[in-house]
Amino acid sequence: MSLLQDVFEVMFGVAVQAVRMNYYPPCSRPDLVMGLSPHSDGSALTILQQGKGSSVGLQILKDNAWVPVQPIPNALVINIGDTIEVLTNGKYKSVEHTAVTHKEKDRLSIVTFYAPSYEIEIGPMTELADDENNNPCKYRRHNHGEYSKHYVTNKLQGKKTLDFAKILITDSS
Ligand SMILES: O=C(O)CCC(=O)C(=O)O
Ligand SMILES: [Fe+2]
Repeated sequence: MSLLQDVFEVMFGVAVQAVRMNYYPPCSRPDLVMGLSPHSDGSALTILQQGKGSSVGLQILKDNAWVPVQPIPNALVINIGDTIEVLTNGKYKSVEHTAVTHKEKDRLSIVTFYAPSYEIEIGPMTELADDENNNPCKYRRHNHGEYSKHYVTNKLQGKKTLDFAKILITDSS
């Protein structure tokens, strides 16, 4: 698939938008109780709003370390999801994140997932997957609806669900 403009028209001309609200009550043993298991989102973009006065709960994985995302009043957090990782052949990576609980404070997050419609066939854009420039295609073309089904029927486990679309690259040398 080529031409950035066309790709975005095809991918998101008709899109699916879903909203999830997460409520994390105070928890006396945050060291033992996970808020939400580590995962990347199966969407293209995720827009996350944290309730006023919420505790710090969202953490993202950066350089193998969990980094807390401080809630900023009236600010939205925008995360890249698996669709963008596949489209860009891994140039933009979906962010692995988790939510932790807090001893005294509760927390509310309102999350909007923006994704292609389920009929869409998705794979890396040709400009970004090109064997000649030593940039092999890392993801197979697949149906987004099938990926979504795979995503919701498997447990959240880091970025494991993306293995569904990954092409195993073996070193033939
Ligand atoms: O509550 C949060 O900050 C994270 C929520 C989240 O990652 C999700 O709903 O996918
Ligand atoms: Fe998430």
